[in-house]
Amino acid sequence: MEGRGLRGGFTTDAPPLHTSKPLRRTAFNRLFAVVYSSAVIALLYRHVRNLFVYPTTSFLSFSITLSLFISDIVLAFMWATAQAFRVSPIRRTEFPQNLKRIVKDEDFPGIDVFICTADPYKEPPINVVNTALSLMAYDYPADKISVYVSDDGGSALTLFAFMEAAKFASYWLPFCREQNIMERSPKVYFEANYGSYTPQFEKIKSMYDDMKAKVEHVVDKGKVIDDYITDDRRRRAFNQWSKGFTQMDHPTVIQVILDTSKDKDISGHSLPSLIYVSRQKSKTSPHHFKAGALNVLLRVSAAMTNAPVILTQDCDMYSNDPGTPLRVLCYLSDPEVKSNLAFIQFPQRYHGLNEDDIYASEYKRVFQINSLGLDGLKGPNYVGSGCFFLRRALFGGPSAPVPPEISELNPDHAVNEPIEWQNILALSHHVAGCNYENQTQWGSKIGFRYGSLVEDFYTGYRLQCEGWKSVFCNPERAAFLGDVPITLVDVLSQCKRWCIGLFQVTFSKYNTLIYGSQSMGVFISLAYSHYAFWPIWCIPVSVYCFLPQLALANHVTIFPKVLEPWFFLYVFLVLGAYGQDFVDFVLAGGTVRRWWNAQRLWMIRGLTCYMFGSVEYMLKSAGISTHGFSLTSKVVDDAQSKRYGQGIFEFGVPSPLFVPLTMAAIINLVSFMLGLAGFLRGNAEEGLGLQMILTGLIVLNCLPIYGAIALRSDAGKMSTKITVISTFMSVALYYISSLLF
Ligand SMILES: O=c1ccn([C@@H]2O[C@H](COP(=O)(O)OP(=O)(O)O[C@H]3O[C@H](CO)[C@@H](O)[C@H](O)[C@H]3O)[C@@H](O)[C@H]2O)c(=O)[nH]1
Ligand SMILES: [Mn+2]
Repeated sequence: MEGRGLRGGFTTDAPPLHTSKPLRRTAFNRLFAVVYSSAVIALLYRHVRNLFVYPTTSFLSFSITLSLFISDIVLAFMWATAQAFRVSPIRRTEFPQNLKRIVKDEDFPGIDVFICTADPYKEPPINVVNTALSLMAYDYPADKISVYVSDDGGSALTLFAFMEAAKFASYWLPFCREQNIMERSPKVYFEANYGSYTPQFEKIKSMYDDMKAKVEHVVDKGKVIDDYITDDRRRRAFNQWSKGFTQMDHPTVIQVILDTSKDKDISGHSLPSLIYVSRQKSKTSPHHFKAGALNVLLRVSAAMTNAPVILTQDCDMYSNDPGTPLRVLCYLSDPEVKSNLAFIQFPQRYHGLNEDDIYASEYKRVFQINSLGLDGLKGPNYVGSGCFFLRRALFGGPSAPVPPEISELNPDHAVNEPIEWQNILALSHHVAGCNYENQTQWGSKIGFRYGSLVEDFYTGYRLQCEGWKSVFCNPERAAFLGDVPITLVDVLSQCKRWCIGLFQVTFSKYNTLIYGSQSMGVFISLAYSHYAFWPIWCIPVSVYCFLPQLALANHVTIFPKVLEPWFFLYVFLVLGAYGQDFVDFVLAGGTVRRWWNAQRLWMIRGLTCYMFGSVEYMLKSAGISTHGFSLTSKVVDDAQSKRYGQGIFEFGVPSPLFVPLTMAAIINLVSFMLGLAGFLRGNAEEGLGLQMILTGLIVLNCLPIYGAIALRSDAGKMSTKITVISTFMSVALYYISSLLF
């Protein structure tokens, strides 16, 4: 497609830097949306008629119809908001090979890379340094890259790991350049090239192994042992961990580990700057989790380098392609795109997924499919990692700048002194202090926004409300790869945190439907609302997992009879929604089994994290509990990892999250058996047909749960406690339903 902003570069005859074209299926999707919405309206009409026009005989049937009505309204709402992703999806392509003809190397902008870590025991320092090394080794002028590490764990172990990594970097970066390798995370490179026997390979590998051994040794010991404190500089650095220094209460530690103006690698090239920052913490000041950490980095980096471009990165998301910054430049070099561009988002993609991605950790719909849809509106939402920001965008709207309280933090302030200059270090410490933000606009109008556990979603949303746009960059080869949680409880706890965070946005004055539509337009606000209301999926999922089954067990018909006209409406609605989802998934490169697992996880989330997240949010609003950011563990237990590799569900811990899920599994199985027995005896009504089909499908989805309850003996099976509680509660539910029906 030719048109506005589609040709990058400054003159029309310059080669293109990027193009975009609409997805081919858009016309069909729009047409389908019209047809499908008629069907949705017909269904809702049926419910309304049953509720109000034909006054029903009993309170019970009224309640059943009302539950179904509410569930279907929620489903209809989620369906309608999801159409925003389908109105005008686009796919972009970049041509970094044309870049050098348009932009000279010396005009490349500086990039400040932010890496967040928060706990050396949940996020092993050796992995964090691997991430950092992969980014330091970008194919980009090293003197334009500065890597800032935020350590919310306040751990000397992490600082030690980075000191060792800096030494290793001076060998690793030239090695990457000479060998022109793609995997610039040493860990990944050595795993991928296991058994290569060139002398150079052996040498660099043994250096890596030495570093790794030292770092892991220190982590095992829990402190940096004296043998490793080899010089005064190190001694001074580690002396900052004085008595009384704890993770939640300690002064700022800022350590310049590499300074590009001085430090060279073994081949004489500059090394990127590397700065360790552990912001001040105090039990009496809120620290705002990751958003707070990012804002400190935003200020410290402003004091030290103030690069116009910022890359935010989770500690487990390493670079998988050294050419990524050049792709970004394809957009940044296009003045038309750049004028109101806030960020360029790459999808979160993962390594180490098992073959069928049993926990649907890929979130293909969220990270890949929907982002194409958003890209055709105002651009994708920010997903926390793999995102290149223009620093300016974090300081007010495109035409309404909000200047920071001190001019040194201004996005256009030029830093002319070396990083380690006394004044600069003093300023950096000052702006990393835990009281610095008091009475300022940080977190409300400036920087990453506070108030939600999904600071990424919230910040991106607020920026788009201010009038900024974003670009979705989705190259064939993943730009970044991250870790996934490998136990079900971790998967669901992460999702629960997201749900709480999303509701914090929904029930704020920045509600995506009201505030969003006023500031951004209808479609994009619907798209944001689809996410903001994500947890309400727990309503229809729970209703459809319990109500029809209890009714079935009591021989009560709640759906249309098989082959009557309304029956076909149900069939169309279900097949239409699942079918379209399936097509999207497979066209985005997914396999049939992964799709099956994704729809299963949707059901599981509906019964667990969506529900618990909503309840926890309400308890918090009522002042009964508080929310924390429970880190996703990146440490792997060998037995768990083996089971994950084999595609076996991991329950293990007796988490309350598993109770409704296990209950649903039990109730569906029992009701299905009862229903089947009725059919076999020949005394079942044909009105129960749809309920049987639904129950049967849920039983299929629950197969791994039956295995975990009854057939397994490994440590990942369902704990007996959960099985007993769930069985007891299921029996109680049957008993109550038999009284009501
Ligand atoms: O107080 C905190 C808490 C977390 N983090 C860092 O935040 C990142 C994300 O934490 P993680 O436990 O990995 O959460 P996930 O749910 O896996 O992360 C997703 O969801 C988060 C929002 O909930 C986003 O911030 C992330 O970018 C996104 O990948 C990690 O690098 C942490 O070190 C901090 O720096 N400080
Ligand atoms: Mn993570």
